[in-house]
Amino acid sequence: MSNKEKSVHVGEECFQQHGPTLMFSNIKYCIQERVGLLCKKGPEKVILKDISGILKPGMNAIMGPTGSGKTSLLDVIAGRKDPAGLRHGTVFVDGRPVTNDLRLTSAYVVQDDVLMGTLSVRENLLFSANLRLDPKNHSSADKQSRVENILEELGLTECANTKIGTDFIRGVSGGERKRCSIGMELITAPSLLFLDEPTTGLDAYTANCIISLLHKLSRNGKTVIFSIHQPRYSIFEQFDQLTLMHKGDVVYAGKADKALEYFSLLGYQIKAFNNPADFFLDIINGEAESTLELPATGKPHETLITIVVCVLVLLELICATDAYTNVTRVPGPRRRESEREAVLNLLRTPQTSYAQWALTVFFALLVGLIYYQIPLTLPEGLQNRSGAFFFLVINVVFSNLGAVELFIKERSVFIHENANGYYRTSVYFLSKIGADLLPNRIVPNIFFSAISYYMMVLERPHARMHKIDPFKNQNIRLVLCCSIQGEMFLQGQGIDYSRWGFWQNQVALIGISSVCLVVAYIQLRRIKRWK
Ligand SMILES: Nc1ncnc2c1ncn2[C@@H]1O[C@H](COP(=O)(O)OP(=O)(O)OP(=O)(O)O)[C@@H](O)[C@H]1O
Repeated sequence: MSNKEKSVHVGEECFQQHGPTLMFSNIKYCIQERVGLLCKKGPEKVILKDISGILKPGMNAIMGPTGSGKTSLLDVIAGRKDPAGLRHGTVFVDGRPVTNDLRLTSAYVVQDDVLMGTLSVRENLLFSANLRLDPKNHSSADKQSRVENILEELGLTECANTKIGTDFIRGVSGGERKRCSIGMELITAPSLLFLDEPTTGLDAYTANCIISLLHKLSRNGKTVIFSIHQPRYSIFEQFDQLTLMHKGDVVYAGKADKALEYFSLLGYQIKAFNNPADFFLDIINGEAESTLELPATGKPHETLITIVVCVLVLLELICATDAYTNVTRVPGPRRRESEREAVLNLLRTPQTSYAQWALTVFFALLVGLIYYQIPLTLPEGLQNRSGAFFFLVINVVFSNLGAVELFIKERSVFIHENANGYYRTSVYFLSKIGADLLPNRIVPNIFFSAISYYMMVLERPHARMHKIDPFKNQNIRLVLCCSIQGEMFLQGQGIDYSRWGFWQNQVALIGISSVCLVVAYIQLRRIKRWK
């Protein structure tokens, strides 16, 4: 029976693809530690020690104590770990060595959910659909129906219109948030799903719901691979394959329901009513007693696994099946669509803009009141103007300091979405700049300047001289007087008040801004996408 025939049809296109089999063989992964203030190269730390294994369609759990290398293994298999650290080893998908494409053909749900807090659950899913589904093959109605199907499948219909939540808005619950993160990845109908500790931070019931959901997906043919820390029994019994890790080594790799039998052969007996998952961790941590000892290598199945890997690879090469093509290819990012959506969504963070606008108006009124209708008499006319200009310039500088953290705040979102093929770096950069520049930088400054300008009556002298108003004669005289003094004052300060003197500042400002933007873009491109 072919893979396609094996796929289970449940009425949803997103759950039809049959998952691939993954094999990893002799993976050795090291990290270069940095020491001292100058970050000199320290000793190399081996975090995965020549490990091998097979992960099949179904529920594949990677379990182990903290720091055992679960996430590292998951990342290496999923192609998310910096390849510079990979000393040797290969990952095969349906018998073929993986390429960079795996990142785009599979789904990866990170531990800390990266969702847009100001958008609702439905809007987040639609965002993913619009950015990741090729408009040539998927109409708007198609995308919409796919989103509705996923909402229903993940039990999110009731909270579909609830916002995810931010620091300011109370949003959906932790479980709903996690399910939404999974839904974001299911949009592309991937047959291979990676999840990094999907139950961390959730209560026992919600954790069970998430695992049951993954179990349901796996029963529809998907290969679900996830790292997990210490599951309760009702969760453990849903695992098909278990990879037990300890200090970068694989202690057990095989069927989850055969693990107890395996350890009992090694002399470990589980006590009545004990949770097998806890029992395995006790063994790994040396807290369980055995009449025998664990194999010295700690990798009881390694030889067998290596043989199976080699046989499967050979079989694949001989048969040259097209199984790998069953992994759904996520289309590449489409610039125009991405740009439109990114701008739209970035503009939908009104809370920060509202707060900024309100503050701007408040400070404009404050400065305007302090320097209300600056007199044209000397010396207070001159002194007040100097003070007012100082306030205006300082406000513009400080109100724009927020731009510094523009890309820092969303670093993890950008890395996740960029790595998953939502959009290109240039699209994100231009959208972010465009969406931030107008509502958060230009508009507030126009408001600020306009309000304070008219409250202070900083009108240019010649503008008033145009007015044919006999009652303003006195003012004109004072304006002229002040204007002459003003020029003298500027001369005294060494400020060039000629036309070019004015424009050279604008040119310098544009130059500095352009250089900063180019540097920011280069830095954004240089951000490590690897973990
Ligand atoms: N980029 C890195 N830099 C430094 N150390 C790292 C890096 N990646 C992994 N490690 C180290 O490798 C070891 C395994 O880390 P990993 O995150 O894979 O463990 P884990 O089993 O997933 O742990 P946890 O359950 O706490 O998330 C740890 O000792 C960790 O400190």
